[in-house]
Amino acid sequence: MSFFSRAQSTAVRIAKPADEEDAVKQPTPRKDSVQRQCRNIVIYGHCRYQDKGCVYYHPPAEDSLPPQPSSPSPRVDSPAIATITTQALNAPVFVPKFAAANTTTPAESNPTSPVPQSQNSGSQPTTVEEMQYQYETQNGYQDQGDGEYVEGQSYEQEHQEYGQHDYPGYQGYDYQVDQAGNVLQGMELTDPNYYEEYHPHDMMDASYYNAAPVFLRQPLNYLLYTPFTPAEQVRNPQATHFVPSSTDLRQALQERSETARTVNLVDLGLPEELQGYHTLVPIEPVNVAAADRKKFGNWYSTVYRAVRTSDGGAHCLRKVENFRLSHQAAFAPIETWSQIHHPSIVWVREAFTTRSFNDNSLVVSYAYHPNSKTLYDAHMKPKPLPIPTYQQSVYYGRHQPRNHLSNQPQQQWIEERTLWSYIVQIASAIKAVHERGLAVRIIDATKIIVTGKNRVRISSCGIFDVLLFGTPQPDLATLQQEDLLKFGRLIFALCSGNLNAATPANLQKSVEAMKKVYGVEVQALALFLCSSKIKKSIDEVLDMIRPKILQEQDEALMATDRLENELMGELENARLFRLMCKFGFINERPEFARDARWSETGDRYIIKLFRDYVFHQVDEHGNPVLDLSHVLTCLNKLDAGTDEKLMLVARDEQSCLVVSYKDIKSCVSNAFDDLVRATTAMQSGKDARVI
Ligand SMILES: Nc1ncnc2c1ncn2[C@@H]1O[C@H](COP(=O)(O)OP(=O)(O)OP(=O)(O)O)[C@@H](O)[C@H]1O
Repeated sequence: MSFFSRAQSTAVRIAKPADEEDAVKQPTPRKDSVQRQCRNIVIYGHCRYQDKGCVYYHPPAEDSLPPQPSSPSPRVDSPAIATITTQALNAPVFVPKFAAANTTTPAESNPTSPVPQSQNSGSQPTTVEEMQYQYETQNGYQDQGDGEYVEGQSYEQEHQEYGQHDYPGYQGYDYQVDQAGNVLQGMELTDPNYYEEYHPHDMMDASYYNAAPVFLRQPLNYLLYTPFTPAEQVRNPQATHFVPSSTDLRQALQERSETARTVNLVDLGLPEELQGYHTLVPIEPVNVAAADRKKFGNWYSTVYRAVRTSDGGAHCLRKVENFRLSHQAAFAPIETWSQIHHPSIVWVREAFTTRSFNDNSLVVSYAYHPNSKTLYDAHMKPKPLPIPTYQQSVYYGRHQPRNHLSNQPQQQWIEERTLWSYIVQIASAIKAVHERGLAVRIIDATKIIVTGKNRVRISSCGIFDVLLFGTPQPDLATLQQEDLLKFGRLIFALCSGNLNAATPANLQKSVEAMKKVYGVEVQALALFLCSSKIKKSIDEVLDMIRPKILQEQDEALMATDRLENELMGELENARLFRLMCKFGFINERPEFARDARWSETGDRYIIKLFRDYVFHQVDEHGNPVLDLSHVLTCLNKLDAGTDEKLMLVARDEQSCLVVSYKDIKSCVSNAFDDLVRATTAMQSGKDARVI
């Protein structure tokens, strides 16, 4: 079998599988003990009892070196081994039930198929069991009927005899272990090309290329590996304007995922079910003193995250307290808003009224963007100074007044590049809304959220259309002019860090401050938008910022390339899952449950033992060990096919094998290829015989 032939194994004897057909292998009569070589000679090189009654054969001095066992398979330097084909070393013949009945493929018709077991009854063993059996029978072992092989004279008896010798270096020496190890080493193939010859392709490729001209896409293609995009083809592997570096991107996505799964630790008295939503979690602080609460127009509002029952997705619910719906038609604009899908507008989903909060509330549901911040929080909110270290405290305590350490409002300047990005995105959102015959109505630093690197979205759209329904309102053109005015005020606020920067009292000061930091285009745009005398349109605004729009488009396309590349890197995330699938396909197939050759021998037996090693470890008290890192480590090593060795122990703990991950990978490959060949043969209507 290929596995044993390649292993640099120190394996001990392999227990004969219980259900092996004993009838096939008739043990040779036990040799007479007088003719058998004394084990003292084998082990120690001499026998102290040679002339004192030891009944075993003692060869002359020149022959007394421990002989190589009469291996069923010649050593690597033997000419015979060079002629052993990979097929001959492969696992025993397996014929699937569905194919065995009506198909017989001659071995020569399929060069990859090993010779059937029945044809291997000659001197050349082809399976682990045959090799082991042949070796053991040649060395005088006989089957006791329970799967264990013992010598005519019990090992314990002989051990007692040898135990009289005091050789500390050989304490615990196991003759059988050593002999079996010799056999395995004798079967070792040292030809470096052997492995490649045997597996010219990757284990999945092998079945692909070996298969007859059948080009089925399933399931094989899903198991092929996807190559990485060469780095030189990726224009910008580092952070781009819209996409952070890979590490930061992963971190941000991880944090978003975590945030989206947070739950309330204390009972906040929120309704358990709310018109098809459940698991409400407030996104902003609740139980704030009434004096500290900011109003949303004339109303108080609270933002929650909730799970929608119909799709299981997280949504953002804005509840407006104490709102009494005057007419059902007030919800009509929400219908229009829900049809606007724009990258810079938080998607409006639906609106409803409820009494679940023990009042009359309006609730508008939006798409949820975890870990988003308002523009105000991100860029304008005064940030407290970092807490000084002890040394800093001492230094400042001596050299500067103590109030230096207090939280002073820190003016934050948005980078001009980022500012233009925000301007372009918001202008684009306004354009989309105005084109739909609506007005945004709320363009404010506290209602525009930053959802990613340099990405903003206008939130709370549609809500004023419902709240102000039925009240006297300006016409649409006026509302759209107000949008542009609010847009101008927002630019001033962002440039000066002051929400009231565009009020008549502050305007001159704000313009001066803006001049110092930002280019004239920003100033010209802001002043244009804030001038109430000129009738403006969003198209004029877009004309003014056309060069910046092109720059944004380039950045957006670059972001697409970057994200595609990131996605490419994630394609192989399913590596271990595919490996697990293969184990699932191979291990304990019910249709082969009675076929000992499938599950208890050859490659499949190794895979089964490896499965036990990975998943069924127990501690010294026999308790299951559920160590995910052990599982991941093992599977990764197996996937890579490392040369590292591990010891597999049979379930009866009577035998063990030392094998490398590379060997096990080859076993998995062989077993899986067998299944694939059977599958493709069956699907193509061809001969379905495998192996
Ligand atoms: N669609 C959304 N997805 C995720 N979080 C959101 C969404 N909309 C708003 N938020 C977040 O909810 C929180 C509260 O939003 P809100 O609009 O009330 O801002 P605010 O800072 O509380 O404003 P105000 O001070 O006017 O109340 C903010 O942190 C905001 O980032």
